[in-house]
Amino acid sequence: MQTMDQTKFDRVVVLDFGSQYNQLITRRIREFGVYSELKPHTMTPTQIKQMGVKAIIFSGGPNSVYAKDALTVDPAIYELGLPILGICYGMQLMAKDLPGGQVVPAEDNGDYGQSTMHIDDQQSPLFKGMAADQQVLMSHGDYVKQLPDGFEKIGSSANSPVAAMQNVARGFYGLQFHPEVRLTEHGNDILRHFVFDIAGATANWTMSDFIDMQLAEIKQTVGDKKVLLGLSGGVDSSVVAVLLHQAIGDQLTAVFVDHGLLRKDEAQQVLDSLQGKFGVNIVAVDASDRFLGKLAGVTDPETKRKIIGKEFIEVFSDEARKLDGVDFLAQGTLYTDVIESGTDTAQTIKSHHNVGGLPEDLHFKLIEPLNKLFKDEVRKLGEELGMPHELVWRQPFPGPGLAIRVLGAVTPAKLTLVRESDAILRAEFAAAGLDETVWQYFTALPGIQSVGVMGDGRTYDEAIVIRAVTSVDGMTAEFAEVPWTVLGKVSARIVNEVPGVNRVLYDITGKPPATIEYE
Ligand SMILES: Nc1ncnc2c1ncn2[C@@H]1O[C@H](COP(=O)(O)OP(=O)(O)OP(=O)(O)O)[C@@H](O)[C@H]1O
Ligand SMILES: O=c1[nH]c(=O)c2[nH+]cn([C@@H]3O[C@H](COP(=O)(O)O)[C@@H](O)[C@H]3O)c2[nH]1
Ligand SMILES: NC(=O)CC[C@H](N)C(=O)O
Ligand SMILES: [Mg+2]
Repeated sequence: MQTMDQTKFDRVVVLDFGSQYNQLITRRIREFGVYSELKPHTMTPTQIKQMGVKAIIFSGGPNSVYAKDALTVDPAIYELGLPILGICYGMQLMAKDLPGGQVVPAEDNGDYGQSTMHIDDQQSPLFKGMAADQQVLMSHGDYVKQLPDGFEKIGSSANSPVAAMQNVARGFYGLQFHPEVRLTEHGNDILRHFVFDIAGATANWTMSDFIDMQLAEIKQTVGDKKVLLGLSGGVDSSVVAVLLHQAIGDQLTAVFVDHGLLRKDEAQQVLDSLQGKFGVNIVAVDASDRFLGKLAGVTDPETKRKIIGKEFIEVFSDEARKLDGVDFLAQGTLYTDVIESGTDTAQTIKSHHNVGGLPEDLHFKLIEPLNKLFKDEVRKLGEELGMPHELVWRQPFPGPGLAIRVLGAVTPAKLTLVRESDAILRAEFAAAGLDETVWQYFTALPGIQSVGVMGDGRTYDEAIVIRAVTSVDGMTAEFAEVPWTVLGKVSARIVNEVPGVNRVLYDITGKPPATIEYE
């Protein structure tokens, strides 16, 4: 049976074969105004039919289609009469599944990186209106050697004889490259052609539909139980607070934890700005001693993150006991937190405290309405919910706080150096208007001591590093080109006003290869 939401707007389902980029596919399609969701490759044809989708996309994936445990689809999916776009592994899977097709490993090294695709058929519905050559991102070791029956080759590149293929009559298309990444020059146009021209979808989905879906789902999941929300004052958890309050009213209690790792005056500012707003009941907990005690002497970054994740849960559990009947813990987890913490197929980059840092025996059921979204989508959602501009555009601040900006062991004295220098940086960036354009900026203590000369005397003190980046969603970032005059002023103030610091550095690495934070 279809619910109202399922028929109210068009949708495209992306079946997940484990690519790092698979959520990007859904996100690009949502940007077109068409709802898109990532689903397991094990979805049955009946389930797909019930979802009322306009088209199916098979994502890329790390396996070879001929590997023993290769991920597959129910072949009846090909008989649904729906258009299918296979991307990379997805195209190879189609070639293997459909009669006549053949996939083989590349004789040499495969094809990784940007390359030029030549369009063989400029009349193809996927490529219409495009120049004959374009840059695409390839990332594969296997290739399609034989086209399946009824298919024709529509694109090729030096290392990929079949860079694209189609069977127009059946609405089946395959791309060996990744249209969802920016490194593919016209990737967005190709996806648009598939979604609108080939699948005939209409752009009839907006963030307000997402809100309706989430409200309905939250009500159904929670019933008459209570929910405790970890509220940090950041945009993600504040958006969740507003959503939950709309869905379940007083069954929600928000807990703000001061773990002793917050920025200067942050605890007070968060409470001033959120207490009494949005109708949400907020409990503030001072847990500084607990967190700092557990972190004492710990130097390994991942161990620090796990300790913090576990301690958060202990604090939430203590608060839940006082309330009685709390079954659910809500968090403002984003897709970035999930993928970086590692999944069944993606490697762990760092354990975000709210995902990879959670203890194994979690006694709560989780509610994470934003865990498929990226930061910029959450900001759109916040605006749609009518939340204040300053809150929606507040720069991100990681849950583990200053603990991951003091490299190695955390001590109150080191926290003071970061806290004071960060307050100076933020004041000067705001004065220069940079807080509106730089995505995230902060100081960190790398733990480098060096020689200086101050007032004719020798010093042997700490260095402070300034990190300032531009980004859209935190998945990738570039160092910000901040005017030297601003950096000079920040440096002079830090060295003069923060005792124990005699040197200030500016970080000029992007992500990748670095990450935004230091641990
Ligand atoms: N000090 C805190 N007290 C309670 N919960 C917290 C705290 N810090 C983080 N959390 C929880 O962890 C989640 C993830 O933190 P994260 O910093 O990614 O999100 P945020 O603080 O809501 O938004 P932002 O990324 O803009 O800072 C939060 O959404 C919140 O649920
Ligand atoms: O809530 C969070 N819990 C964490 O454990 C965490 N680690 C990093 N971040 C934030 O995520 C974004 C990407 O950070 P990285 O490039 O350092 O991975 C940046 O905006 C970081 O500030 C975190 N947020
Ligand atoms: N990125 C992909 O989907 C790669 C598909 C397959 N693992 C190959 O190497 O060819
Ligand atoms: Mg935060």
